[in-house]
Amino acid sequence: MLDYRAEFDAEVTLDGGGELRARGFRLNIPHADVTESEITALLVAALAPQRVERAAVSDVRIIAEPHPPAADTQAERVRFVELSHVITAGMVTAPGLPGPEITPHLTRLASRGVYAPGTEFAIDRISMLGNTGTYLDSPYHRYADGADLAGLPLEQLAGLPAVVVRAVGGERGVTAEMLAHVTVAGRAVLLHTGGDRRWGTPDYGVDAPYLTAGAAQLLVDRGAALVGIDAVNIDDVSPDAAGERPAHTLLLAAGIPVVEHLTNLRELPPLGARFTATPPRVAGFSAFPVRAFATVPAEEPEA
Ligand SMILES: N[C@@H](CC(=O)c1ccccc1NC=O)C(=O)O
Repeated sequence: MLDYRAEFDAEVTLDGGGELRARGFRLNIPHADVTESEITALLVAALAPQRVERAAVSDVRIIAEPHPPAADTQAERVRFVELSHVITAGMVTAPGLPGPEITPHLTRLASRGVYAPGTEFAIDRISMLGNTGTYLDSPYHRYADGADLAGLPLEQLAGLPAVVVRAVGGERGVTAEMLAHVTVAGRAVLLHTGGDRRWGTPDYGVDAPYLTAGAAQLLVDRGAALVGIDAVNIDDVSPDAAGERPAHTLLLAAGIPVVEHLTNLRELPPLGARFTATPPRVAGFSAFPVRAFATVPAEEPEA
């Protein structure tokens, strides 16, 4: 099998003003006999969402290459990074709140009486707060008329381009100043505070890192898609905060889901990862554990 690419020069006038001139631009093409107008159409599509007023290509050269084996395709060249804590019976997510109870509904032993000889199952029951382990808060967590877990579209939860903000070892609060030069529009903004180092210890909830009200407002104003933190709460939960929750209040009012208790954010590059945290679609429910993870482009294999 051969793959075909076109290499060409191009002159493009954009709808909103401005011009692009390209030399040696390359595009994948469906077959070896594409016409210049087909290449022009492919170029216009590749430039979306920019709208093109006029485009012309010249000096077209067709390149044929052997089709790469399946394991080598773009889609497969990613590395997965685990960003969630393990949930175990009785564990403490937030000190002072009850941990999950995990019990059998049907044991393997008891199931032998239900199924054919040699066929057995375990059916398990869990009783827990929605805010257990690494979880996602829907707008409904804060607002009775906000989207609940069943109402969040996958576009807000899966495959989001991520930007990782390093805030390890400084002040507890992540401030608007620290985000001033970060491009957040349409991105999962992941706050790497190092708060997860104390996960599972009595100190996890004490003087923990958080997002300030000003920073939350900046993320709303600039259109962040989702906000995550590797700490006990996106808000300051110390006595100083007197029960106020400005980050939840602002982000969830804007329909921006919040993920708390992330871990392992140090493994992510500042840009280039894609973030996923999908809860089950429980109607009338506000928060639920997620398998939060990122995919990162894998390093090219050595030549
Ligand atoms: N978002 C609410 C509730 C909350 O954080 C929460 C509720 C139940 C169990 C654990 C919680 N927080 C941290 O794990 C708050 O900020 O207090």
